[in-house]
Parts: sequence; structure tokens; C-alpha cells
Amino acid sequence: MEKDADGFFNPAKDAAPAAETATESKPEAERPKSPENDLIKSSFEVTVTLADQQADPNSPLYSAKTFEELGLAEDLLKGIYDMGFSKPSKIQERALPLLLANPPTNMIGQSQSGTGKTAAFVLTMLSRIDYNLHKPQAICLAPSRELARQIMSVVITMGKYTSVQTEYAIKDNLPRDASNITAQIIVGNPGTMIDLMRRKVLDTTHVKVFVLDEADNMLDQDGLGDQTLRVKNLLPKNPTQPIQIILFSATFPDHVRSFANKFAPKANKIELQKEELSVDSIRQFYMDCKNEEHKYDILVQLYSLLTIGQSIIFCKHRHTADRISQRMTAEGHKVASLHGAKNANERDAIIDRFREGKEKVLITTNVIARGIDILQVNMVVNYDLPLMNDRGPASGNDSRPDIETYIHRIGRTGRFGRKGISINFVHDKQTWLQMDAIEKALGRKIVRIETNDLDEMEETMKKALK
Ligand SMILES: Nc1ncnc2c1ncn2[C@@H]1O[C@H](COP(=O)(O)OP(=O)(O)OP(=O)(O)O)[C@@H](O)[C@H]1O
Repeated sequence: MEKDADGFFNPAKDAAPAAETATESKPEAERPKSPENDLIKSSFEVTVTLADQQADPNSPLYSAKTFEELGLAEDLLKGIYDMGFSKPSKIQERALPLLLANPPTNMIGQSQSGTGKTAAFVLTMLSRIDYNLHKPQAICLAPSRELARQIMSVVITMGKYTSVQTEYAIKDNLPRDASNITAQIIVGNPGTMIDLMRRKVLDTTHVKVFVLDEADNMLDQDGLGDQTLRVKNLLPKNPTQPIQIILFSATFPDHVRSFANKFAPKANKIELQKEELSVDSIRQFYMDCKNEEHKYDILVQLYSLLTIGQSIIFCKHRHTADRISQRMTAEGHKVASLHGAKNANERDAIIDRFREGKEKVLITTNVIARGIDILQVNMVVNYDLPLMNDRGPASGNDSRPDIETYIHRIGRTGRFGRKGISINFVHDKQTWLQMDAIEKALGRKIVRIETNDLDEMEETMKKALK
């Protein structure tokens, strides 16, 4: 049975690059005045400020080098430029030369959400495989099916000038009678990967790169640690040519870091300081709600703001996500809900519609807290704050906030230098204290927004997105 970041242990909870909004080139006076127009304008400004940020040595998007100087093959450079990348980000500039050097060396790489880690490991996989050998050579694991599908779309887009062949190892995506995978890069979730390896559908003899995205989650004993270790143990051990192990995440809490060091021995390391964990471009707010029911009222009041761009609402339980979405839909609002109790086809259809902008508000659980990259998302709401006890039974009744999950959740906005806002709903002393602990841990102010003055609320939020 597959256990993804989807609450296998606790049935009540849960644990393809997006097209960017079109750049507006019309003069200001010709543009229609509407909330959407503000968003289009802000995406125009994004392209301008991106160049500024990539030239600022203090920005995580900065690099002194060009992609040409990083030792990438010509067909990969073409793929990168086709995606609209002009300069590497800091993590790409620092990690790629280390990842591509020979003999291959393990890597434990950390960089803030939305700063381009995917390209670093995807380019490594695409650089290391032998295109004439039709056998699995690079394996990449991610915690959710949505993230595995997204990574795959980056592999395919970046590798479009190569002859790379790819295959999924996610539930319900491979024909049942498949007997021999000949693809070179396999992306998936650990449960399905183990199944394919055990049944010898996936021959691991030629694997030379093993990547864990969201590595702290993939290695956490509360999460997918056991399964990930089983995948590793099913890989061949050749002391003369060990497999290159690559771990990436925006967070590496101490208890996972020591395990990561054993999992990827003698690794090159790129680490963040505690105060660097979240990006500056995400402005954090909170709203004082009177009680649980008032949270719903406030969310409904926020609807027009949530739909200026796109937004993701995080809840603790699947049933909360469903209940809010049913209620809002019945009241005439257009929202979708996504969580691990839905079947594979439904999940794929919901996230695809959201990516395409067909739905603007997605109500979900921790299932998509990590990795999901949708540039138009400019607002994240923590309807329920993430807590340690959401992680699974090993965390017992631990009601402390889950700082890592908070960082990943708010990181669904503010991607690659874009502006974004996050709003936490607090409704009693305990939730207020939990939020206070998050503020202290991250060393960043979480600003109060008035809930009974709609105009002021709108003003504050629009200003934050400017
Ligand atoms: N060098 C670049 N130039 C322009 N855009 C880039 C560059 N590198 C990555 N991007 C874009 O930035 C966005 C964020 O990248 P990515 O999803 O890899 O972030 P990440 O660091 O993996 O974030 P997370 O920690 O949330 O998983 C993507 O839309 C990606 O296409």
C-alpha cells in the first residue's frame, strides 16, 4: 500500500510547470481598471524586479555566473532557455558544479522555497544518464503524486532537446502488465517504487543517481523514512562506483539532518542559517477570529481577494477541506478541494484545473504543502495552523506548531522572487500562542489584519502584493 505524505497513519488527516500570467505591455491608460488588472500589472513588474533580484548578491536568486559557465550540455542549455530562464539562481550556481563534477559526490542541498532546486537535480539527472542505454539510471522520489507529476514535467520540458525516456512510479500510472521499464529517469513515490523494484519491473542494476526531493520529509521517521530507506536498500551496492545520492529541501530540521548525513555519506553540503529559512517576498499576516465558526465567515469575506490571483487554503483535516468547499460552493463561490482521500484520477484533474487557472481557490491539506509550484498563487491561508501532531502517531499529542510544514505551506506563494502573502487564522489563546511560536522561530513579524473592517483588510493586502 502506498504511503505518501497523505496521512496513511491517520485517516482523518492528510499530509508540470505553470504557465505564467501573460505579461502586460499596454500603457497604463489603456488597461481596463479591474482587480485582475492589478495582478497582470504585478506580473509585469515581476519580470522587471526578477532581473534586479538576480543582480543582488544578497538575494537567493543571485548568481555571478551564466548557465554556460556551469558545464551543461548544449541540448540542456537550449531546454533551459526555452523555459525562459536567463541566469541561474544561487542554489543552481553553487550546486550544479558540485553535482556534475567527477567522481560523482553526494549532495545535501538546502535553499528557500521557490528558488529553483528542481532544476539543479533535474539537470544532474539529465546530465548523468547514458542516452544510448535503455535502462533505469536515475531515480527521483517525492512525497506526493502531485509533486512527482510536477517534477516529471520539468524533466520532460528541460530535456526536450534530448532523447530522454521517462517513466512514473506513482500509483495507478503504469499499465498493470508492465514487465520491464526501459526508461532512463523514473520519478515517483516510494511505495510504488518499492513495488516495481521488488517485482523486478524496474531493474536497478544501472542506477547511478538517486534523488530525494523534500528530503527531510522523505527521511523523517514520522513520514516516509522507512519506505525511502527500503528503496535505497534495493539499489545495488558497488563500492567502486557508488550511486550519487542527492538530497534537496528548503528545511532540514536537526533530527533529520543527522540521518541525512548517514543516508548520503561524505556529501557536499549547502546549508541555510535559521534566519534565512523563509523568503522576504512572502508577507505574513494573521487574523483574529472569534471562534471556529467565525473562521469560515472570514474566509467567505476574503473570497474576492482570494480570487484576484490564486490561493491555497490549508486545513488540518480532509473533512474540513470538503466541508468548507461544499459550503462555499452551495453559497455560489467557485472553489475546489484536494486531499488524499480522493482517487488518483480526481487528484490529477483537480490539480491540473488549478494549474490552468480554471479554479482560483484550492482548499486542501498538507498533501500539497511541499514543492507545488504554481506561479499565480499569491495568497496562502492557514485556516488551521500546522501542528506536530498532524504528522502521525509518533508525534502523539504534540500540539506545538510544525515550523517546517509552515515554511513549506507559505512557500506555495512568493515563487522565484514574486510577491505573496500568507494569512494565519487564529481563534483562541492556544492558536495565538502557536502562531507566536512560529513568529519567534522564524524571526519574522506576522502582522495583524483587522477582520471587522473589510476596506482596511483589502487595502493592507493589496499593499503587500504591490
Ligand atoms: N534560473 C531560473 N530563472 C528563472 N526561473 C527559474 C529559474 N530556476 C527556477 N525557476 C522557476 O522558479 C520556480 C521555482 O522553482 P522550483 O519549483 O524548482 O523551486 P524549489 O526551490 O524546488 O521550491 P520548493 O522548496 O517549494 O520545492 C519554478 O517556476 C521554476 O521554473
